[in-house]
Amino acid sequence: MIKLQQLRKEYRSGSHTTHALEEINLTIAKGEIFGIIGHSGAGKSTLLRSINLLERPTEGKVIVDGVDLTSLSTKRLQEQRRRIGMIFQHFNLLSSATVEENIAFPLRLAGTSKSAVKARVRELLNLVGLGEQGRKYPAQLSGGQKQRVGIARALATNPDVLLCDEATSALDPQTTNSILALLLDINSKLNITIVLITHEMHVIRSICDRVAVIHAGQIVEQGPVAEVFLKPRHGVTKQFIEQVADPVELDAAAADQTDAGTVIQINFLGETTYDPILSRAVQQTGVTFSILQGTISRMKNTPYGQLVVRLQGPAEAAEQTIVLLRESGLDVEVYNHGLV
Ligand SMILES: Nc1ncnc2c1ncn2[C@@H]1O[C@H](COP(=O)(O)OP(=O)(O)OP(=O)(O)O)[C@@H](O)[C@H]1O
Repeated sequence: MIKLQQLRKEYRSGSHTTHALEEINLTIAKGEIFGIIGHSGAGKSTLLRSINLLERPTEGKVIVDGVDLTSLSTKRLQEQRRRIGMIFQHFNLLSSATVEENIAFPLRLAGTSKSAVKARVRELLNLVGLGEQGRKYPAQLSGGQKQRVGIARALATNPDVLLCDEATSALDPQTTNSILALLLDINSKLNITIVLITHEMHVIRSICDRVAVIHAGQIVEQGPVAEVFLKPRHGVTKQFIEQVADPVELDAAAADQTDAGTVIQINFLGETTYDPILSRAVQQTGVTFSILQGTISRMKNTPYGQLVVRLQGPAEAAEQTIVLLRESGLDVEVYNHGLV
């Protein structure tokens, strides 16, 4: 478990002070994928790099598995850092070393024997899907392959935590998805805690369990991704969600029909997305419905969706249908009450 308590970070240069982090309190559970999202300059990198003390906070505690890293001697801190791997936007590979040598590097530093290094490197190459690329140099690899080397190197010493610093920001969308799939796979196989920073909501929606939104050095919102995603409170969160929102745009012609009934939007989340709740409700109340718009998407493993329908029938029956839908746990917004 990672606990950041009352973290503050100031950068001073001459008479100027930048307050990069203010009163950060975060708890990240073992085995979860935790995303931190924010605009440029919000403090994401400073926050991530505080977790392994690449940035030493001005105030506050960084507790990883019960150990307060801020209180350790240099030697003890080095030992603890082996339990925290890190990957970077621009991969940070040694260009004059082969893929195998890059992955072996942290093992050599840790004094691992030659034969154990060889076996471990083979294992890691297979884990990240680079079985045949070990003798190549970074310049001979694609961006996605370079990031796979970065991931293998970060995992070499079997860390409990993997920090990802904008790990997919330099990659195209397809390669981004393959790296996200790899991180998800590693998280479930190794139960490693993953903390990532990004400015892309797509990354958060695809693989994170929980998210914190950082703005001007402060956490302005945090919670399970589905909760934050479907009920954002802060303006910055809303901006990020717009990046990936499936716009619910009504077909104007359909919405304008003269026999307009009650137009409602039903928001689904989780397994109820696939339940026949609407058809059960209309059977009970006797209204008919026509579909105006609908989408289903996924947040990590959670399905969610929206359906816009027009209910037609007596007004009380339409009202009763809405009550039944809400009683079944669905979120219903009423667009208009037209003539029935
Ligand atoms: N070494 C430094 N010295 C002085 N100021 C710094 C230093 N590193 C970061 N800052 C400042 O701290 C603030 C937070 O920077 P940080 O790099 O953490 O933001 P970020 O959200 O990661 O941004 P980006 O997405 O652009 O990398 C910014 O105002 C930045 O200019």
